[in-house]
Order: sequence, then structure tokens, then C-alpha cells
Amino acid sequence: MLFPYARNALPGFVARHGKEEEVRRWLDAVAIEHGSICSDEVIVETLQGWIDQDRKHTALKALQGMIWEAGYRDAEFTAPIYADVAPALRQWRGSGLPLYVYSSGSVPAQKLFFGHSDAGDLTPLFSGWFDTEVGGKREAGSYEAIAARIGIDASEILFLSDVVEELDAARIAGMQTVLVDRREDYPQPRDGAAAHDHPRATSFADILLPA
Ligand SMILES: CSCCC(=O)C(=O)COP(=O)(O)O
Repeated sequence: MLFPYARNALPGFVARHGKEEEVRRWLDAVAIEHGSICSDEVIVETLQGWIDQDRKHTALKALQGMIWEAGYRDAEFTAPIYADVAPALRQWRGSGLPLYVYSSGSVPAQKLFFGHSDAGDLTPLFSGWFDTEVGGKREAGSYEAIAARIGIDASEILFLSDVVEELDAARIAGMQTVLVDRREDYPQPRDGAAAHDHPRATSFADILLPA
């Protein structure tokens, strides 16, 4: 729902805001990636193609965040969140654990998402936010940088993801990992050459953390 909304709104958003410095910066980054000077029409088509591929490009993610802002503000939608997530986050935070978000979505988009979730405003639960400005989610260096920024040894950090390659990168950096296995939405490899040994949970309720 969020991605189709951004895809449909992109042409109008670029036409209305494409000359604003903070928007132009990201449109120019797309043009550079595209390999040549190109029209805004081509930039929009490129971005829509990236949405179709679920590409995690920092420029796309920054622009999506700006587009979603209007949708949240005008109450056109709330951010979809699995029913087991908010109760677990509240319990973990209540027991004193600091919680952080690391997403390919831009930090402004993350704050909008958790601020307008189906379960209400969850932003007070989080102690910090990280996006791909720190590095890609499949690169171990990103997790090393996050641990350094948080000031907690990587071995004390549990990283949750539904993507095995992200968990591999976090583990290389020394973090503990759990695959949040949302089988119906994001099936992950289980057997054969792609097998892995990250602990699995099908719900946040099954993730037991030290108090
Ligand atoms: C949380 S803001 C929007 C999410 C988003 O744009 C995205 O690509 C999700 O990436 P993630 O790394 O959180 O799986």
C-alpha cells in the first residue's frame, strides 16, 4: 500500500517540488545513477522502476519518505504493522532495553511509519534511528558503524530481520541475530545450499530477551 501510493504520487510530487533544493538533490543523484543528464520524466520513470524492483537506493528512500509525509498527515493511511510487534516492543522497552530502528527506509520515513502505525505512535519506544546513510543492510561495515554509534559492543546487540543476507552481515559484525520468519509475506530459504543457522521466530512474541 505504501509503495503503490508513492509510485502513483511521484509524477505530481516531482512536478510540484522538483525545484526545491532538498528534492532536487535526490533527483540529481538518480540522474547520475542513470548515467546521463536526463529529464525529470525519465527520472520519475527510473524511480518507478526502482519501486517495482524494491530497490533500496538512498535517493528513492528519501523521496518516498517525503511523499508519504502528505499521506500520513492527511490521514490517507496508517503504517501496516504486524499485530505481535507493538506489544513486544513495549514490553522490551519497559524492561529497560534500548530499541533502535535500522531500515532501508530513510530516517524521516521511519519516524513517520512508527509515528502513524496501525498500533499508534510508537516513536517514544526508540532510542535511535539508522538508514542507508550508514551503509547498506547487506554490508557488515554498516552494523559495525551502528554499534560504534550506539556505544554498545556488537555482541550485546540483537538484530532482527526478515532477510537472511542482512542477518549474515550483522553476524559478521559480531551481532546476535534472529530471522523474523514472515513466511506468507517474505519466504526465506530454508534448505539446500541457501540453508542458514540463524535462529527463527515467526512472531515477536516468540523472541525471548534477557530482562
Ligand atoms: C520504515 S520506512 C519504509 C520502509 C521502506 O521503504 C523499506 O524499503 C523497508 O526496508 P527495510 O530495510 O526496513 O526492510
